[in-house]
Amino acid sequence: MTLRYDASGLSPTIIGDKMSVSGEQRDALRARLEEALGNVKAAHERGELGFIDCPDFDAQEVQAWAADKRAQGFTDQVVIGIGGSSLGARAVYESMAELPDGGLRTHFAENVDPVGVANLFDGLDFSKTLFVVITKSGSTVETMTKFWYAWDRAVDELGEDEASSHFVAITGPDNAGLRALADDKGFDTFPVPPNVGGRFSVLTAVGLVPLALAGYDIAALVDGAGRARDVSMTDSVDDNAILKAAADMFELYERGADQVVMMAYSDQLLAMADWFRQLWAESLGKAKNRQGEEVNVGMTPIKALGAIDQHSQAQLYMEGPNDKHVVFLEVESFDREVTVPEREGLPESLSHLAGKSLGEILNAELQGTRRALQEAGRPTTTWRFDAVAPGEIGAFIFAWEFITAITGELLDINAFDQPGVELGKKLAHGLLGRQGFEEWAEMARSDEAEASGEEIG
Ligand SMILES: O=P(O)(O)OC[C@H]1O[C@](O)(CO)[C@@H](O)[C@@H]1O
Repeated sequence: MTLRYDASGLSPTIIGDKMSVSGEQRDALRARLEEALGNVKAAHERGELGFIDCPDFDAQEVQAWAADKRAQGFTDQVVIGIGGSSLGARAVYESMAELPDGGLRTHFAENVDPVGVANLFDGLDFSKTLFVVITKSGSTVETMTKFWYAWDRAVDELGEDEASSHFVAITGPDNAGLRALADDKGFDTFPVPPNVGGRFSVLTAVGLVPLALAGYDIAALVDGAGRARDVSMTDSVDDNAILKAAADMFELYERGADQVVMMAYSDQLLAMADWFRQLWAESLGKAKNRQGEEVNVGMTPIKALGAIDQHSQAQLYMEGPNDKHVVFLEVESFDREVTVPEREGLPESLSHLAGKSLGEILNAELQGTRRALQEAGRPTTTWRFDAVAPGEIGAFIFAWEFITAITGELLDINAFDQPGVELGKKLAHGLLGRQGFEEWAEMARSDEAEASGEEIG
């Protein structure tokens, strides 16, 4: 099957297959796409959708601050956050082939699993560890409990004065939780812009501060995001590969592909699928449309790793219900290579593998799987990276944020709230608090009804 290439100059290149959305279908969608783009631009002009401004972030200032911090003898950082306050930084961090010289080894303390937390903290040298605490709301249970534990241990190990120089807080500008504590204790702080939702915030201090501490080239990251923004804001649908990608996501959903499998053929890109899962699920899984009508829309995002999941999931993708759109992440040129030795003695049936690089083998596996899916009538899209480099990662991040916003418009829902998560959070607080559970649940439900989804979490 022939592939359709988008010639927008965007890198990574977005490649749809012929079976996904045809030219005629896109023509039919064209007016809706133009309207969606117009709505997104208008919201941005009103001061909403702050993620669109993220490529303008002043990377130099944060890089200078991080270089100064690194020069103070820290070797490790523990990033304490969850959801949008962790997944983006972790995805970018894990995309690095190796830690740059002088970069801080980074540990992501996301869960409140006692064994994971105890093991992590027992292995730390507190005198050389920086704790970067990230929460937009300043009150997330998982983050604030681990922060308080870290603070307590650091005070015991280092004394309160020294401990305060080991903490950095990245939080909403005026919340009463972490912000108030950080001001009181004298931590370095960075703001999370109020008009950038948590899951859209990796290109703010939320992601860029820990990444700069790890020695990542955040200037190249935001530059790449800027290139994707240029394409995203292009009015002509034909020249806008990102609008076309959104059209594919939406059209395929309408045709029954309500599951999106992001299948990375690169260990370095696997955590990008974790980041994508939150972005896609929290933004687009909604009960009501903008008119308040019950619609229950959403596409379930699934993460997969090639070639491993060929030996685990591919059977289902090939022959199970035709409800999946597989989005492949492909890498042309890997940061390191390993070659199958040409030493004599490999069985004849495997001799064609001698001398091949593992990158070549991985990509052949991707091509085989994609072709097989296409021949079975299953839609696919490929995001092809020349290399896993900061500029391409930045473009990938911005492009998916924008696709999410446009898809939200096409679905006629608010892609920027998360009312469904809020009730569970409140109930958990209630269970741990002084109120009886039922009494708290009653209060939480009525709060939730009042808040009814205008929140940018
Ligand atoms: O940054 P915060 O406020 O700690 O929130 C963490 C995450 O919790 C949520 O509000 C709900 O999962 C996400 O939207 C957010 O990214």
